[in-house]
Amino acid sequence: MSTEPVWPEGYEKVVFDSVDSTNAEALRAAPEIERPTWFMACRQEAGRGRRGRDWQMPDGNFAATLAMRPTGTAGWAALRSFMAALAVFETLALYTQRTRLSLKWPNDVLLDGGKVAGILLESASAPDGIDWLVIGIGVNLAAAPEGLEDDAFPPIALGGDIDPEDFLLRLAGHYATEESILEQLGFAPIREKWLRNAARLGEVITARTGSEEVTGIFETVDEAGRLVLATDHGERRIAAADVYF
Ligand SMILES: O=C(O)CCCC[C@@H]1SC[C@@H]2NC(=O)N[C@@H]21
Repeated sequence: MSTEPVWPEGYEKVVFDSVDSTNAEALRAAPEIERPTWFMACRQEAGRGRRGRDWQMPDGNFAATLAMRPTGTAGWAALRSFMAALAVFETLALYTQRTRLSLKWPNDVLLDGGKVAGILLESASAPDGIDWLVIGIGVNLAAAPEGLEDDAFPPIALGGDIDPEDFLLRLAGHYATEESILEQLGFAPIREKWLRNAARLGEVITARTGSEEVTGIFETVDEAGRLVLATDHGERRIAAADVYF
């Protein structure tokens, strides 16, 4: 790698040997933080995933959570899941070929079609928006966890003996760039970049919400981050679901 990355201005970081979950740690610390802060851990004893699932973290993998106090509505804050996915995508692209990587709505990063990274946003609401937001990111740098129930996108590891702190340095830089883009230009360029790297755009996919399964052509992601599917019964815009190919 030619240029040495520098830690982004305005961000803090704290690195732990071991925690229950970096999201849990970030949630505990969030009320006290004065600047956006990354909480990284070399081990997690109780990592958590989306929809109440566990997140397994074999040794050498990456786990970190960014805690921040964003302004704006809850919907606007949630767009950061796309920014986090893009930052992970760009960071992984420093270590492997971009063509091996793709993005799965809303915020998974795939490597050769397997899940290499997962992102979990949690927040606390305030009367006029949200009080704080934490963005938890897990990346299978060294090893893919075994024995998961959901094997539609089998976990896959990047490999290559990458230092998680080095990964954080690069990831934090890419994430800070996405924040500047959101602040200066809004969500449109982020959405476009996300769509350029999306898996299965224009193809038939299935979205499983808590209550139904919707199959249709993956048309786009709208300005609110919703998945837009063209189904036999018309267009559907879906705010939250798990997607299957
Ligand atoms: O289910 C998913 O895809 C989301 C997984 C998110 C895992 C990361 S690891 C760092 C942070 N701490 C947690 O407990 N979870 C997130």
